[in-house]
Formats: sequence, C-alpha cells, structure tokens
Amino acid sequence: MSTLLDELETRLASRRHGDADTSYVAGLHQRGLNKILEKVGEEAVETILAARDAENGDDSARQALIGETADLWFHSMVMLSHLGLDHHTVLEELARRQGISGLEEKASRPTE
Ligand SMILES: N=c1c2ncn([C@@H]3O[C@H](COP(=O)(O)OP(=O)(O)OP(=O)(O)O)[C@@H](O)[C@H]3O)c2ncn1[C@@H]1O[C@H](COP(=O)(O)O)[C@@H](O)[C@H]1O
Repeated sequence: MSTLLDELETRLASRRHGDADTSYVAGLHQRGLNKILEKVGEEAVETILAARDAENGDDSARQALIGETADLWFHSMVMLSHLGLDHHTVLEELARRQGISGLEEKASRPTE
C-alpha cells in the first residue's frame, strides 16, 4: 500500500511544474496554495456529509464515503507536495505516536 502512495507521490512531484492543460495537479499548483487549501476544505466537508449518510446507509453510501475520503487524502497529498513535504513525514508522525494513548498524551501536555 505504501508503494501505491510512493508512486502517487512521484507522480505528484512530476506535475509540480507541469502543463495545466493536461494535468489537474499541475493546474492546482499553478492556482496556488489557497486554491489547494480550498479543495482540501471542500473535500473534508464532503467526507463529513458522506460519513453521515453512510452511518445508516447502504453499500452505495459507504462506497461514496470511500470515494470522498480518497479525494480528501489525495488533495492533502497535493497540499504537502506543494509545500515540499510528503506523506512519509505524516507516516513517521503516526509511527512516533504508535502505542501512545491519546488520553495520556493529552494529559501530559503543559497547561496553558
Ligand atoms: N488520485 C487522483 C485524483 N483523485 C481525484 N482527482 C481529481 O480531483 C478533482 C476533484 O473533483 P472536483 O469535482 O472537486 O474537482 P473540480 O470540480 O474539477 O475542481 P474545481 O474546478 O471545483 O476546483 C477531480 O478532477 C478528480 O478527477 C484526482 N486527480 C488525480 N489523481 C492522481 O494524480 C495523478 C496526476 O493527475 P493529473 O495531474 O491530472 O495528470 C493521477 O495519475 C492520479 O494518480
């Protein structure tokens, strides 16, 4: 699975300065960070709405949620790519957190 993300990462990087007429990703980069963030926000909202529908929905509603989540992950990867980061940094952060209870971690934060 990580291979798939690696391949997508390579394809995204190859579009960084590509032709917007033939590449959706190149078009996003050309339109800039604000446009990319707008898409991330839009896909996040669509994912939330699809999850609501999927809770008591049929297979097609669950499939729609999978599609929206894929859109959200994809646009998040474009965002990272635009900023010179990649999914490995996120996987490393998740690996760092592995086994650390979210409740314990929150309790150990310095109080403001
Ligand atoms: N995984 C994806 C992927 N997922 C979703 N999308 C596109 O993301 C867009 C999201 O849908 P929307 O309806 O919100 O988009 P839209 O209406 O065109 O956008 P706006 O005009 O509203 O900004 C669609 O155009 C989808 O086709 C993707 N486009 C590309 N990829 C990957 O990126 C690679 C490079 O793509 P290109 O840059 O197009 O060659 C591809 O080979 C794929 O591997």
